[in-house]
Amino acid sequence: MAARILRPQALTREAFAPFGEVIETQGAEERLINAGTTTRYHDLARVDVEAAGGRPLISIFRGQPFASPVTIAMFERHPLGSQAFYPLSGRPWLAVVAKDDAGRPGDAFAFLATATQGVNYARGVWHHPLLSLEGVSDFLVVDRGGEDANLEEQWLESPYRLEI
Ligand SMILES: NC(=O)N[C@@H](O)C(=O)O
Ligand code: NI
Repeated sequence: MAARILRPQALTREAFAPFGEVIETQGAEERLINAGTTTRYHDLARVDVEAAGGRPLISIFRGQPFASPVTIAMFERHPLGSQAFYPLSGRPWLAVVAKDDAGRPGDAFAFLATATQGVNYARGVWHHPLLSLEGVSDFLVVDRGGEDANLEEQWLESPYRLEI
C-alpha cells in the first residue's frame, strides 16, 4: 500500500487543543512582576504527572534533525503523564499526534512549530517521538518520573510520509 501523505499545518492553540496545550507567549495571560522588570506568561500548560505516585522531571533532550520526507511509522503515548517540549535552539520543529481509535492511533495530524512554540502532550495522547529540524536541537522537557511503566508504543500497518 502506498504511504499516506501527511502535511503539517501551523501550530495554533485551537488546532492543537484536542491533544494538549501550545506553550507560547502569544495570547498568554501576562503578569508584570519583579517591580515591573519581568513579564510572567502565566500557567501555559497543565503538568499532569501525579498518577501512580509520579513526580515532575525537568530534562533536556538533544534531538538529531530529520529531513523531509519524514516517515511516520509509529506513535507512542504516556498513560501516566503529560510531556512538554520547549525548543531552546532557535529552530522550528514538528509535533505529530494522532487521535485514539479504540486504544490504537487513529487519524494523524502534523504541526509545524516555530522556534518559539512548545507543546504539552496531554496524558495518554498519541504522539511521535521528538522530531527536530534543520540541525541538532535542544528542548526543555517536563514529564513524569516514577516506577510504573509510562510508555506505550504502536507501529502502524501503513506508515505516513510527512512532507514538509
Ligand atoms: N522516550 C522519551 O523519553 N521520549 C519520547 O517520550 C518523546 O516523546 O520524545
Ligand atoms: Ni513521548
